Amino acid sequence: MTTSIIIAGPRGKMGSEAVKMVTEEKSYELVACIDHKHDGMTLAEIPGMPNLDVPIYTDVKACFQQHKADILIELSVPDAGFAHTELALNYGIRPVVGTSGFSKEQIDRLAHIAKETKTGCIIAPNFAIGAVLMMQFAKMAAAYLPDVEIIEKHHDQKVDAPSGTAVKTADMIKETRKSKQQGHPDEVETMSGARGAQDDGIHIHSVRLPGLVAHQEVIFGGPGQILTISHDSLDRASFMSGVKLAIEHVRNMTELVYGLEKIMMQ
Ligand SMILES: NC(=O)C1=CN([C@@H]2O[C@H](COP(=O)(O)OP(=O)(O)OC[C@H]3O[C@@H](n4cnc5c(N)ncnc54)[C@H](OP(=O)(O)O)[C@@H]3O)[C@@H](O)[C@H]2O)C=CC1
Ligand SMILES: O=C(O)C1=N[C@H](C(=O)O)C[C@H](O)C1
Repeated sequence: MTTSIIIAGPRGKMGSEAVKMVTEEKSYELVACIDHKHDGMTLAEIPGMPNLDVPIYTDVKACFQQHKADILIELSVPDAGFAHTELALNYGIRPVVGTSGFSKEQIDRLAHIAKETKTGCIIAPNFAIGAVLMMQFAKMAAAYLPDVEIIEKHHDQKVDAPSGTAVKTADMIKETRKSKQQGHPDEVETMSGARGAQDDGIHIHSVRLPGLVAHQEVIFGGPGQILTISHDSLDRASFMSGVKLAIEHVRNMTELVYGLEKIMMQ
C-alpha cells in the first residue's frame, strides 16, 4: 500500500531531508509540497532541489483540494505550521508535525479538531529517538532528583526559544516532580535573563551558535551529586526514523498525540 505525502517547508533544513527520505522510501509517494514561494513550479525547477516533478503550492486549500493525501509532514515555521495543520485536519489529511513554537493553546485547539474530525495527528517536539529517550530518562530522574535545569543548544538560524524539546522535557519532568522553586529564595538577577526562562521553577537556558545542530543537557543536582542526561543531534538524518515511525502510527489514529514517547512506549 502506498502512502501519499505532502511536505510543508520542502526547501528548509528539515524539509529537504524529509523530501530525500520520502522519495527514497518505496512505499511513500511525495504528491505535493507547500511553500510560501514558487507557486505553480515543481521541485525540479528550484535550484538545489532534487529533480522531481512534484508541484508546489502557496495556496494550501488548493493543495489539499487537489491532493487528498494520507499525510502532511509539517516542517515550516510556527504560525504557518499551525494554520497548515489545522487545515489538514479539516481535510482529513493526517499531520505529522515537527515544527516547534506552537503555544499550549494552539496544541489544545488542534487536539480538539483532531477529536472532532476523528483524524490522527502527531506533534513531535523531537523526532530523534535518542532525544525521546533523553526526555523519558529525565522524567524518571526527576522523581528522585527534583532540582533540575535544562540547557538547550541550537544553530543560530532557529527562530523559536526555548526549543520545543526543552518545553516538552519540562512538561514531562512536571509529571513526576512536585512543584518546586529552585535556587536561593532571595536570588536576584543583576543582569536580566541570567537565570533563563522558567516553567514551574524549572530553569531553561537557550544557546544559539553557528556550528551547533540540536543538543540538550538536563542537569539534576542533589546533595553531593550531579546527574547529566544529554543528547546531541549531529545531523538532521537523526530525525528521519522518528518521522517514519510517526507516519506508520498516525495512519491508524483518530486523535492527536503530543510527543513521540506516546507511540514508542505504549
Ligand atoms: N521535531 C523535530 O524533530 C525537529 C523539528 N524542527 C523544527 O522544524 C521547523 C523547521 O526547521 P528547519 O528546517 O531547521 O528550518 P528552516 O528555516 O531551514 O526551514 C523552514 C522552511 O519553511 C519555509 N517557510 C517559511 N514560511 C513558510 C510558509 N508559510 N509555508 C511553507 N513554508 C514556509 C522557509 O522558507 P524561507 O527560508 O524562504 O523563509 C524554509 O524553507 C522548525 O520549527 C524547527 O524547530 C527541526 C528539526 C527537528
Ligand atoms: O530547530 C531545530 O533545529 C530543532 N527544533 C526542534 C525543537 O525546537 O526542539 C527539535 C530539534 O531540537 C531541532
